[in-house]
Order: sequence, then structure tokens, then C-alpha cells
Amino acid sequence: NTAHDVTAFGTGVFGDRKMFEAQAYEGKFRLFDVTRGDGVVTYDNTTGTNLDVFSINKMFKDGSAVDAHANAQKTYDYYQDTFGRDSVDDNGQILISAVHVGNNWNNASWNGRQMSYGDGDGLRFHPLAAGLDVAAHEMSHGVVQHTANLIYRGESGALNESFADIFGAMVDRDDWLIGENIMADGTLALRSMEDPTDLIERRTEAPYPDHWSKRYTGTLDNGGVHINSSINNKAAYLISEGGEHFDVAVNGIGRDKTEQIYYRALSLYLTRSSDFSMMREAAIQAAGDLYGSDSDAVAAVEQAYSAVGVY
Ligand SMILES: Cc1cc(C(=O)NCC(F)(F)F)no1
Ligand SMILES: [Zn+2]
Repeated sequence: NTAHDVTAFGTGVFGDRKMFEAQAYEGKFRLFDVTRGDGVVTYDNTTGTNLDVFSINKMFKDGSAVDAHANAQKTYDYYQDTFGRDSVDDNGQILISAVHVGNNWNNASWNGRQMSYGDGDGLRFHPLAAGLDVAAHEMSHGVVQHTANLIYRGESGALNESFADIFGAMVDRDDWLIGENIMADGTLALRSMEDPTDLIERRTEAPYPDHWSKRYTGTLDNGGVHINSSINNKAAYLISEGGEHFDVAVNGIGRDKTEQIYYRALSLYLTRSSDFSMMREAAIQAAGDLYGSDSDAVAAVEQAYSAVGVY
């Protein structure tokens, strides 16, 4: 018999009920949404061969699978509705998520083809699929890969990570934190774009940097890609929300213009080896294209990058 899409239900990691598109297939139900691009599919990695997450009825009980699926759909919709982009490749590429990956793995990843989520160890992280900003972070790595494809080390790698955080925070739009709902150890978040120094980076045991003069120059973490990303994150936050930072005042222009500027810079102007200075130029150019060369948007970009010491 043929498969057809149905509306299904489930409870997420934290017991929150949600509704989403799934598929009726051979008398059972599976987390395969055929209504978005070439599909949104979620697998349970513990069943070995990445088998579909099945349910005998329309109520799915696997919290991680439910959250990963719903969060992938939300992120697909964000790129479609905000930028007219059809999935990571703008050609409807199927969005695959695997949950229960590893053994209490305290992370999530994009491996060039799919998202993977760990269950967390319950001490540092709750299951990471429960983080909408985490899902959007990982899928955004796919978007970066199909646009500027920023080399994943040094400054270009920090930009790669920053774009994942920027769009993660734009999809999970209620704050400027990453991972705030999946921390099990009482810390505020994994990272803060609003004030990166609110959090200590575990390997360097230093606060995340909020100025280029505080950048990490060692070799850990591919040259600090998850560390120096906070410098560009702070600039993005200032462009949107404004503020005074190291005696530089920025007049914010809001999330709607900020996300358009970053998407245009990423998809039109940045290349694999772009560094922070090129990021500043690309954002100024994108803001000028979109809102005029003498606009508040261009002024905000120039001020924000000056505020974090990038010229
Ligand atoms: C190590 C390490 C990994 C990460 C990270 O950003 N993981 C992806 C996220 F989505 F879980 F945030 N930060 O430090
Ligand atoms: Zn990342």
C-alpha cells in the first residue's frame, strides 16, 4: 500500500505535547514528513541500521525523536519563510536527523549529510534534540556548507560556528542564548550572544571573548572555532539590539533586518577563506544593498564591528 502523510502527535523530552506531519506506512506510522522539500525524516540510531522511528498509532513516545523531528520542521520553515530557501541546499535536500547517537553523548553535529543528537549524560546536558536552537545550529551548518562553505578552522571556522549560532538564535527567537533549555548543570547556556563573557569556555577556562583583542590564538578546537565565534556573535547581537560596548554606541535595527543582512552576506559575499575583516565588509555591503548605503543598518554594522574591534 502507498504511504501518505498524516498529522501525528508526540511528547518531547520535557513532556511537552506537540503535533507534526508524519507518514502512515504499511499499517504503522513513521517520522517521515513528505510535505517539506524532499522530506524531513527522523531515525532512532540505537536500532542499528538507522531504522525509522515507528509507532503503531499516531502518538510517538520517543521524546528525542519527537523534538528532533519538530525542530527540523521548524527550521525548514524558517529558511523557507524568511529567505525563500528550500532546505540546506536550496533544492529541497531531505533533512535527516538521527537521535540517541553515541553513549550519553554530550553534543550534536552536522556531518555534511545529516543531523545527529546525543542523549547527554544528564549531568552536563539533557538530550540535545530538545534544543530548538541546537537543531537550527546544526541545520545552519548545512546551509553554510552549501553557500560560503567557510573552512572549519581559525577565523573562517569561527564565522562558520557564528552563523550556526546566529541562525540558531533567530529560529529560537525568544533570547540570544544557545542551549539554554538543555543544560543539566545549572549553567545559563552553552553560549550567550548577548554577553559572551557570562559564560566560561571549559577548555580554556576563560570567559568567551567579546572583543577581537581577547581572541583565542591557540590550537585547541580547530583554532577556537567554538570560542572566537562569540566575537562575531556579539557583533550580530549589537546590530540587532544595540548597546554600548567598550565605549562604542550601536543603535540596533532589530532581528528582521539583521537576519537578512547575515543571510545575504553568507550567500552572496563570503567565501571559504573569509576572515573577520571580510565579514565586516560583507555585512556592510549586504546592509547597503538591502537598506541603502547611508542607512541606519549600514551604520549599525560599522559601529557593531568597531565595538568588537574588527575593522
Ligand atoms: C565542544 C563543543 C561543541 C559545541 C557546540 O556548539 N555543539 C553544537 C550545539 F548545537 F550543541 F551547540 N560547543 O563546544
Ligand atoms: Zn557548530
